[in-house]
Amino acid sequence: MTDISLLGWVRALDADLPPGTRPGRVARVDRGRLTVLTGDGELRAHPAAALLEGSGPAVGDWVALRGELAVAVLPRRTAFTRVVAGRTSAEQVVAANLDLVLVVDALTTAPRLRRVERYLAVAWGSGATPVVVLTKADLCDDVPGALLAVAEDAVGVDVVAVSSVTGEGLDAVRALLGPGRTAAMVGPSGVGKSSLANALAGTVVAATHGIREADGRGRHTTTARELHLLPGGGLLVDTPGMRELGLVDDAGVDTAYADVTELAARCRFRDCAHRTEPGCAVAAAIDDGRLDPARYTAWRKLQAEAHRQALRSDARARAAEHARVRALHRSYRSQPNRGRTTLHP
Ligand SMILES: Nc1nc2c(ncn2[C@@H]2O[C@H](COP(=O)(O)OP(=O)(O)OP(=O)(O)O)[C@@H](O)[C@H]2O)c(=O)[nH]1
Ligand SMILES: [Zn+2]
Repeated sequence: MTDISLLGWVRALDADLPPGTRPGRVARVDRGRLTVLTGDGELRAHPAAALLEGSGPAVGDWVALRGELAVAVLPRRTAFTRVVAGRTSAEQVVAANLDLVLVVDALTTAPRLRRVERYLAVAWGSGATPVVVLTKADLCDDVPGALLAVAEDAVGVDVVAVSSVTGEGLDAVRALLGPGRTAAMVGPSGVGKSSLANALAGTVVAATHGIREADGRGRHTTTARELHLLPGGGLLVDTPGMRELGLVDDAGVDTAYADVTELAARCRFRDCAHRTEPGCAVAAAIDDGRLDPARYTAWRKLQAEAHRQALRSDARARAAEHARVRALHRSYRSQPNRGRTTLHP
């Protein structure tokens, strides 16, 4: 028996469960089948047909189980989404109900602040709280300096340095996670996400580059699950889809750049372009060194990207709506006696 609260607790869980069902948390989705963690172990389940109309259950979702059938997906607290390519494609939920997003970068170079900011914007957009994890601390001569540089840029975000080799900092990450809390990692390839997952799990749950190179046999096939229960509490979602995420909308940009947004709100003109306008609070902050111009430029770029993305999803939503109506017409035409009266009441 697992205490169900160790699988991550959704406060409204009981209220949301249909009668006669029990809760389970989706650890893995493959070819439509679910691996679900429940109070009495792991089981394989099928999603009910009705659940597949949307994007279907995602890793981290709570589902209501009736036997081996998942009959409902419980309301999500947070969701990491990405846009799926295709004609009428919508957003796909990559991981649900995350509490934390570990924004991972390596200390092998000076902190790449612009990149961290971008990931922070994506993370804030999901509804989860980001934490910056700087890996490979054992390879860095000035860990305090790097921590300070990131902390000064990412105000209000916890920043920790870790080494999967020496174990330094792992306890700090565990403490942030805590029992029943769910985290996922985002960050570019090679920064040490798999190594961190393995170090936190205390066993090989993800293939690292090192291992792959050493035996050359694709140990990545040993990755059994995507939602890992960590010893000492905490859950770690490690899905390939989590790792490289684009910006879906601007929900997180304003939070990641709260300082810049705040300045912009103080410009004399509402539609200030922050170029040559009199009374521009942004320009003033850049002039007297309170705002790094590179940070400002990065904000502009991300805003523009989020805007383009929003236009694209509008277009996608329209296309999906048109396809839905066309399908409706087709199905009415195939029922000659009913279609006409329903379409033209
Ligand atoms: N010295 C040192 N090397 C590390 C550390 N963490 C990871 N590495 C090495 O960095 C390389 C990449 O690590 P991975 O864990 O595979 O990186 P990843 O972020 O999972 O990469 P992808 O799977 O491509 O996303 C491997 O050779 C690791 O052995 C660390 O803390 N210290
Ligand atoms: Zn301005």
